[in-house]
Amino acid sequence: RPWSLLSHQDNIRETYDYIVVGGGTAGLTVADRLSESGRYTVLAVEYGFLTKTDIPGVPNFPTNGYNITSAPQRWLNNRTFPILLGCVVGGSSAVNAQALQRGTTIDYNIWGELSGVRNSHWNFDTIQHYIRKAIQLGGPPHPGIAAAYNISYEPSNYGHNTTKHSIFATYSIRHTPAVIPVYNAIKNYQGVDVPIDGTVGTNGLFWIPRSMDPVTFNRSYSRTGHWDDLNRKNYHLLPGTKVRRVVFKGKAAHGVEITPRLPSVTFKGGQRKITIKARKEIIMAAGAIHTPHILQLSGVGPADLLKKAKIPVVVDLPGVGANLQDHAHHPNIVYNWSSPPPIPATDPTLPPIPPPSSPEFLFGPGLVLLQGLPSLSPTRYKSLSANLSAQSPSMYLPPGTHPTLIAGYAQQQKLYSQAMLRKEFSFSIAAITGSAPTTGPQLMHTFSRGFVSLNLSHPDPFDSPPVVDYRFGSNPLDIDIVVENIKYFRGWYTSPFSQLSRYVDPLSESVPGRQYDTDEKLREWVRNNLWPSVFHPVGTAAKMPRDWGGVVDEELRVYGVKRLSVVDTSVFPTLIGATTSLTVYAVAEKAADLIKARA
Ligand SMILES: Cc1cc2nc3c(=O)[nH]c(=O)nc-3n(C[C@H](O)[C@H](O)[C@H](O)COP(=O)(O)OP(=O)(O)OC[C@H]3O[C@@H](n4cnc5c(N)ncnc54)[C@H](O)[C@@H]3O)c2cc1C
Repeated sequence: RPWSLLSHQDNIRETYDYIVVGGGTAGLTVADRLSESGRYTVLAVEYGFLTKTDIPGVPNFPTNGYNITSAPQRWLNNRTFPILLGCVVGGSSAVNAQALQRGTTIDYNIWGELSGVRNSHWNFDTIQHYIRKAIQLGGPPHPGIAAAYNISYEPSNYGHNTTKHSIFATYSIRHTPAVIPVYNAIKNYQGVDVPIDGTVGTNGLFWIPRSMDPVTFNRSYSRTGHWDDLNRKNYHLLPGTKVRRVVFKGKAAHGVEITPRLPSVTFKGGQRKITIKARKEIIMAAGAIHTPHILQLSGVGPADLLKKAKIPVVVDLPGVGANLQDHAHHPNIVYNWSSPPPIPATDPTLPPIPPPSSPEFLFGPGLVLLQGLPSLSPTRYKSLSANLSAQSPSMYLPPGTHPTLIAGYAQQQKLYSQAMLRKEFSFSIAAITGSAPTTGPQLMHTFSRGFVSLNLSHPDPFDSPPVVDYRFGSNPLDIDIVVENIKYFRGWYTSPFSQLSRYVDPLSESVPGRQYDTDEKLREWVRNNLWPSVFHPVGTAAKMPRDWGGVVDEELRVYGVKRLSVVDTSVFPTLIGATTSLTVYAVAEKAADLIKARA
């Protein structure tokens, strides 16, 4: 093993310059950047083990994932849901579906507006800058496939560093001619734009790359990009180890208390728990579910909650664990072809379709459609926006919510009610395959706000996973918009204005089913079928002003304490209309620069 990979019996240093809590997507990125100059010593502590998950796909649950179940979801007929998160070196980047997408201009500019300062350095342009640092265009589309499938892309929105230590965006070489007629039909449907790709700040119909190695087509993730083969003297990784809490001296984060994951394992000298100190900073990168949980266990969180758990309060920060958001998903809408669209002959000069057992077979061509409300619901989007503007914020947050959180939510409602009027604020993403008339659009922005909290009903909150409550549907506008999405996609398949309807049997809808023929019936179907998460949790240690319920400032430092920062998806104040991994790599790159600048 590389000698910088520690076991519990090794000589772990007593003190490092930086300790990174969580060796996942953001954690390994930051640890790499802080250690690369050789000036600083860095320890990354990861609860998961070092298991290779390089073969693509969404592998290895539950082995490499957490076993957490959500609280019963009151507005979804009390159903509970599994919470999938990577629990392995590489974190969720080691188990995810590898879709690489970024948000639109408005997504990141909203983060700037939610900073409460003029000229925030959190905006679309800065995130684009850091995406170029974080993500290299490893494999552009094959020219023949690009021509046959109308795949265009903007190379200047990626980095072009070809060293092994990078995250690579690679286009699939698995092509399916059946998608071509579907693509051609959809691009002519009402409201559908066709931008060059999804990197330019707008949405529409385009092809996406995956985080894949351009040569082997294996998974490209934070472990391969930011850990493998670095073997730096000043960068230690300790897997299989839980950070129980951050330890404070006064208001300054001083160290972390850690314990081996396996009950039979001890540190040198037979101890089960030790504290490692940080000279400069402790950096939270345990993800949007565990970062707020560890902060709460450390005395950083809502004082009333901490007192109930008998945890001494270091700082009363009501926003820790609040503001939870995730993309939502429901079963595919399903029709049958009346007669499938004619499939064009395959150009014999294109690369052959890879064998099903190969990594490059796994992902199809990656065609997606992302759309805003004016396209999805041309007749209702203005009234939906007016409904949001008219809402009283406290009605949609848990009873007794702290006034700062209500103020922050009011700001989000104000910005969202304006953003909803814009086409490039995506409310749905649909993946398009062409093999059958079916699609499962995901909801990309939500108005409901959930929370992550200590489990007060467990005798020892340190030994229990957190309570995770998405509270999806607590703001009924979310369910209204899912219903609008379903109606839009029904039209996609069956409306006389849609070229797809020539091939689809309109009477064949089996999901949701033709009996769901009113908005009220569709709302009930959604309450019975929707999943409130596609494993993209964000927002639980939000970068917002403290008097808007924020947890970290513009430089990602936790309010009210010293030498403690957060760099993972917890800091996103609001969801982006895209999958989350590419953006968290960029946020981590920016965080590393901020941390180095104050070193
Ligand atoms: C099944 C699945 C599919 C997904 N598909 C996609 C996709 O196709 N495209 C996309 O862009 N995004 C996808 N995502 C989301 C994306 O991967 C995540 O948003 C992103 O990786 C989160 O990064 P993070 O650094 O915030 O957290 P993570 O990468 O989850 O890292 C957190 C790390 O902290 C560790 N940790 C937690 N608690 C402790 C503790 N107490 N002590 C020590 N270590 C701890 C965890 O084990 C983990 O390794 C998917 C996620 C999942 C789970």
